[in-house]
Amino acid sequence: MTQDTSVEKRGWFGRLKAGLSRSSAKITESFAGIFTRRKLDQALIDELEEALIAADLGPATAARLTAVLARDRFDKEVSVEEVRGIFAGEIARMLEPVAKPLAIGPARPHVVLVVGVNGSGKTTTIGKLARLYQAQGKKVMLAAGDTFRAAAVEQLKIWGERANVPVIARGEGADPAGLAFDAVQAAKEQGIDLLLIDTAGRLQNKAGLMEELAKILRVIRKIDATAPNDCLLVLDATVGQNAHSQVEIFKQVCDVSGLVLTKLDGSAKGGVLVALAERFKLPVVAIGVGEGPDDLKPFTPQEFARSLMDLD
Ligand SMILES: Nc1nc2c(ncn2[C@@H]2O[C@H](COP(=O)(O)OP(=O)(O)OP(=O)(O)O)[C@@H](O)[C@H]2O)c(=O)[nH]1
Repeated sequence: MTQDTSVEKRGWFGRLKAGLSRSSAKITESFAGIFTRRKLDQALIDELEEALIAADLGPATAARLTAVLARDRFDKEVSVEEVRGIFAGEIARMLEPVAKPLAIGPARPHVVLVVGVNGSGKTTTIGKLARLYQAQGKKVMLAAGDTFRAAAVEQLKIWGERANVPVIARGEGADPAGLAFDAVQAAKEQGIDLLLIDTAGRLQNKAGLMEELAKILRVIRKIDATAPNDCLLVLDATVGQNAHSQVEIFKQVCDVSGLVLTKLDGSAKGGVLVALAERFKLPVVAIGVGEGPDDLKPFTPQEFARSLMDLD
């Protein structure tokens, strides 16, 4: 990331807000359908709770948000704007502990295994992260471990060229573990700070996927017993509640240390991020709100919460 000036911040907030507009419209429209101004009674609380659940925030979060509202405003007149403000404040508080950008530790290279189902946005996320960290002066390398699809390898090479970072790749069908081994070795030799390893995500063959990822882990640990230093799970926000089962499956495969939520711009289900945070307490490393190279940013709870509630 370059200098975090207030102009840039506003620019990103604008993009985030626009990106989350489908999710926020769903919430604000359902709230507006319930009331504009009215005394806060149990019936209103129940209706708001249902609307939050319908917006993918999950029952636990919905109950927590309405409990805060009831604590502060029960039996008092509330406007829909006030409710959105109270919810945004509480969502930001809930998300604060999970907002943790990818931290590059002392290991060289810092090895990051990037996992997730096909099409979730792994390759795009890796390309965007490469740009972000390269702009911070880090030496970055990419490994095209999704050898199952030739197009995935090609796509990663394009991202590598764009960011001007080396890409370790082999032909379609090559052994991903062997490739990962070579990549860690090469990264060590070349004094790379951050090595991002792409993987295939064929969930339709869960046993095969687990075996493949386990082999990658075994092999790279031969070079560095502490690797990988992070295992990032990339989730497509458009899948909504299905993201919960993806987290559960990938947690069995590797020690997931962080989440990246992509395609928040194409989803009306952005609320799922809050439900995932509440349930799994895993760090949200970054979010994606578009296909462009600068459409991935560290996750900022306050901005996310206000955007979700359509507040400035
Ligand atoms: N709108 C939008 N599209 C995105 C975002 N992130 C990724 N995409 C798009 O989603 C599609 C799939 O992304 P990939 O990065 O190829 O996904 P993958 O997980 O690597 O998929 P495989 O290579 O099939 O394993 C591409 O068309 C991306 O441009 C995002 O934040 N917003």
